[in-house]
Amino acid sequence: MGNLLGIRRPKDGEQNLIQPPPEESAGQAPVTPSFVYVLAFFSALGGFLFGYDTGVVSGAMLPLKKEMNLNKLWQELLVSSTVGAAAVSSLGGGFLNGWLGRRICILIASFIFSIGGIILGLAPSKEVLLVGRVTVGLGIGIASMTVPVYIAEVSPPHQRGQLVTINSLFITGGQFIASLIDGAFSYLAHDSWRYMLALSAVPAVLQFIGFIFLPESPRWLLQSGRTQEAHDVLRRIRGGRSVDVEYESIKTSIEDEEREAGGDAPVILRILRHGPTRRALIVGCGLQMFQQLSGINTVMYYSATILQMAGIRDDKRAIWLTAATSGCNFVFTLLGVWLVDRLGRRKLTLGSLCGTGLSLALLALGFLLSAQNAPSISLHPLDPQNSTCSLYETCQPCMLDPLCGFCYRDNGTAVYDSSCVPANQTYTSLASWGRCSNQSEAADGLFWAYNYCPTSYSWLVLLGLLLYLAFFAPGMGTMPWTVNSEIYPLWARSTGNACSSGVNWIFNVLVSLTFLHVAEFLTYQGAFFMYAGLVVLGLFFILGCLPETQGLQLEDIESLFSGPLCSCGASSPNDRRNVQYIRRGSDSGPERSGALDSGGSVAYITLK
Ligand SMILES: O[C@H]1[C@H](O)[C@@H](O)[C@H](O)[C@@H](O)[C@H]1O
Repeated sequence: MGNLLGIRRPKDGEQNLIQPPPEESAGQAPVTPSFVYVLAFFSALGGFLFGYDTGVVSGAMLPLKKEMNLNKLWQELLVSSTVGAAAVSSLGGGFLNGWLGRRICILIASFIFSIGGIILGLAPSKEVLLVGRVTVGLGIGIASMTVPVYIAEVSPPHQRGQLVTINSLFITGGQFIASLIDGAFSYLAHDSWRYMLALSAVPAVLQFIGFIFLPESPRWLLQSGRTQEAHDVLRRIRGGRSVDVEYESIKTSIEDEEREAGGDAPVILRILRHGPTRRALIVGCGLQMFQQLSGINTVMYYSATILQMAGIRDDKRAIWLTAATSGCNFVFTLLGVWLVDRLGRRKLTLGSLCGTGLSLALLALGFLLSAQNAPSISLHPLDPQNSTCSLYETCQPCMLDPLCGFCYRDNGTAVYDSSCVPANQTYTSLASWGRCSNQSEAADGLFWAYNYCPTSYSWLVLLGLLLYLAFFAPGMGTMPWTVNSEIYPLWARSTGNACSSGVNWIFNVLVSLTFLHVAEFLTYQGAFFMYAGLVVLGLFFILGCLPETQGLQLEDIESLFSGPLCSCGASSPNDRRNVQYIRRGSDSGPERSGALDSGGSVAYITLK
C-alpha cells in the first residue's frame, strides 16, 4: 500500500527509487522522442473513429430516411445501436485488454471498424445497415477504453496528460470531420449516405497497417512476463537512452501491486475489495458519469434544433450548423491539450465544470425568456385529424408536443396568422395538412416550426451554446478519459477503464435518448436547468474526490487513493513532485523535513 504522500512503499534497503531522467537532473527540459508522437497519433486514430462514427449518423440520417423509407423506430435504432454496442464492448474490452494486450486490442478494433465501414457502405437493406452500425459500435467500445490506456503507458510522465488528451482531440476532430463530410456529400442526389458511412474505413485501415508495425505497451509486456521485450520497447520509446532505473521501478511496482492485490478472484472483485482501487474506480466512473450528465450529447446531437430555436430556420442549413457546433467543440478541445500539463487535471476539470454549469444556466435562461415571450396562436383551423394540436393557445406547448408544429407568418418584426397543426410524422419538416404541408422552406413569409418557437432571445441561446462548448470541451470533455487512463495500478487498469468507459456509454445512451422526453415533461429550460443542477453535484464530487495526478509516474498514482474517499482532493501535486525514499532510521543526507506514513514504515524528504 502507498503512503499518504502518494508514493508506493519502497522495499527493504531501497533508496532513491524515483529518479528524475538524466536530462532532468542535469537541469534540462525533458525531451519526448518523436517515436512516442507516432505511437500517440496512430492510436488516437481510434479516437477519431469513435468521433467519426458517432458524429456521421445525424447527417447521414437525412438522405437515409428518404431512400430507405425509415420510420422513427428505425431511425432511433440506427443511432442508438452503435452507442449501445459500444457500451457492451467497452465492458468486455477490459478482459480482452488484460488477456491479449493493448496492441492486439487496437488491431481488433481497427479491423472491426474497417469491416463495419464496408458493411455500411454496401448495405442493401436497413437490416444490414443495423448490423453495420452495431459492428462499428463494437469497435468504438474497445477503442474508447484501450487507446487512452495505451498512450498513457507509453508516454513519459511529464507529457502524459497532453498525449492522452490528444485522443480526446481526435474524438472531437472525428465528429467535426464527420459533419463536414455530411455537408459535402449532402449535395449528391443518391447514395450520399453510403459515402458518408463508408469513409470511416479509410482511417481504420491506416490504423490497422500502422499497428502491425508498432510495439506493445512495455508495462503490459512486463506484467505478462515478457521482460526482455518490455525492456527493449521501453528503450525505444525513451529515445534509446538508458532505462534501467525506470524499468526496475515499473517492475518492482508490478510485483508489489500483485502481492498486495493478490488472489485468484476476478479482477473486478479484487478492485472492489482493495481500498485504493475501489476509490479510484468510484472517481473514474463518477467522472465519466458527470461528463455525460453535463448534457454534452444533447448539445451535439440536437444542436440543429437548438440553433433553429435561435432563429436559423432553413432546414438545409442545419447540417452545416451542426458542423459549426462540432468545430467549436474541436477547437476548444485543443485548448485542453495545451492546458492539461500546465494547469493540471484538477484545476482544469473544476474550472471547466464551473463554466459548463453557468453556460447551461444561461442556455436555460434563453429558453425561459423565449418561452415567456412565445407567440400566441391566432388561427384555429378545423382539424380533420381531431388532434390535440388545435387546443393550444401559445406556441410553447405546441412546440413541446411531438405530434404538433407551429405554422406562422413573419413580416420581420412580428409573428402573425399563427396556428398549431399536426406534423407529418414521417417527415416532420412539414405539417400533415394545411398551408404548411407542402413546403419546407419559407415562402411568402410563411414558416413551419417543428420543435422550436420563433423568438427574439435567440442570441442568448446562441451565446449559451458557444460558452457551453468553450468551457466543456477543454476540461470535462477530455479529463474523464485522461484521468481514467492514469489512476489504476497496472493489474486493475484494463478492468477499471472498461468499467468507467462502460459507465460513459451507458449514460450517453440514457441522456441522449431521454432528452426529447425530458424536454417534453420539463420544457427545454427545465431540462437545461436540470443539467445545470447535475453539474453542481458533479462539482462537489470533483472538488472532494479528484486528486491531482499531473507529473507523477503511473506506478505512484495508486497511493493518492490510500486515504478515505473524497479526502484526496485536498492535496496539491507539487507536494509530491520531488520526493525520494530513504530507509527508516537512515539519517544521512541533505537538510530535510521528514515524516512517517500512516504505517510508520516510510520516511520522506521533500527537496525544495
Ligand atoms: O469526450 C467525448 C467528447 O466530448 C465528445 O464530444 C462526446 O460526444 C463524447 O460523448 C465524449 O465522451
